[in-house]
Amino acid sequence: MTKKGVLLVNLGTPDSPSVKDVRKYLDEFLMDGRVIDIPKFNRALLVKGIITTFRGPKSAKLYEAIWTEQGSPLMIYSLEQAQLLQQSLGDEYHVELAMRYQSPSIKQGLENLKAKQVDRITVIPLFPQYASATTGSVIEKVMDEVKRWQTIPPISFINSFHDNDKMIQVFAENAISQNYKQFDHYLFSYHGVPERQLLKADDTGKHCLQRPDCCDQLTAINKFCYKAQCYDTSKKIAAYLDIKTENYTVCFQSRLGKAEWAKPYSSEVLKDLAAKGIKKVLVFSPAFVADCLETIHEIGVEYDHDFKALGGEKVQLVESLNSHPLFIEALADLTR
Ligand SMILES: C=CC1=C(C)c2cc3[nH]c(cc4nc(cc5[nH]c(cc1n2)c(C)c5CCC(=O)O)C(CCC(=O)O)=C4C)c(C)c3C=C
Ligand SMILES: [Fe+2]
Ligand SMILES: [Fe+2]
Repeated sequence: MTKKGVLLVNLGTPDSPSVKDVRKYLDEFLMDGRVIDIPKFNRALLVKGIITTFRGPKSAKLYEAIWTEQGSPLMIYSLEQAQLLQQSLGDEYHVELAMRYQSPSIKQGLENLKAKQVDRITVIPLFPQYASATTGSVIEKVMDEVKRWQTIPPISFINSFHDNDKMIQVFAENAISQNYKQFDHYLFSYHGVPERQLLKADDTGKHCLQRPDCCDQLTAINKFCYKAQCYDTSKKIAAYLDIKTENYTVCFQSRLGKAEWAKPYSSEVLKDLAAKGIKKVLVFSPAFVADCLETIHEIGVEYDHDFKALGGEKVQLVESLNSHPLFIEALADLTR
């Protein structure tokens, strides 16, 4: 029986939390021209001269704090997702997991699918909202690999799944399990991107960042805009849980460097909420399909610590999609 191939691709994580491995990871990740989109010479100066030197040891400490006996949480959940998807799809399919950076590589994943003689390949970048730095980069890398093949099979790419009903339901159900009604305010905190990248993605040149609320509605003009897709995901989760507009804020975290990134910044929103006397904040992080450094540590540890220092009581993270059976169904639906 011929099989259909599926390549699940997440971002990647260091091989270990050692400074050496974290530097190697940061170097490959941040030298990607879709992640730090400045001329290559300047990017090399910035990444090799400053970021990996100074950020390497700092990031290594953070990774050390979240590392488990089985390894990095992002890797553990990604392997589980691939294994469960394989079970769900059955023998008709062959599922491979790859990481955009470090291992297992996209090249190896594609070679494995080729060795299985699959008659078509579906690539699912594991990022619900499209960004050039993530989904765009995965698509580019896959095309770059297969361009060397003599026979290129039919390949399809999932470009985004920001509005996938099952994905929305898992975030909402996880919040219900965490007794979400006890919280005073809700954040939808997405990984940020530089504003420069939002502007570059606006083909009209007349829409994004022209007004503060430019992308809070998803329309024909901004349908591929990362920020617009983030607002759309948030609205759908809030609607499922009946959270009123005034009780939630969409915001952006994990800024790197001095440039302007997508706003408002999550850390600033938390300061404002503390100043208003808000005590308990529940944080959804729907840019990620699995808990990782940016959810477990940045939200669950750092934001919680900083918010308490400002007089708040707690910041709590809603568990990510991880290996939830409904998310595996969502991946199976996307494949089919
Ligand atoms: C939603 C997906 C992501 C986008 C968009 C994104 C953009 C982006 N990220 C950086 C810099 C860093 N990101 C780091 C970690 C990290 N980023 C994502 C996802 C997106 N990044 C994930 C899933 C992770 C966690 C990986 C893990 O191992 O758990 C890091 C490293 C950690 C740290 O030092 O904070 C950096 C650096 C840039 C510049 C960028 C630009 C568009
Ligand atoms: Fe990132
Ligand atoms: Fe936009």
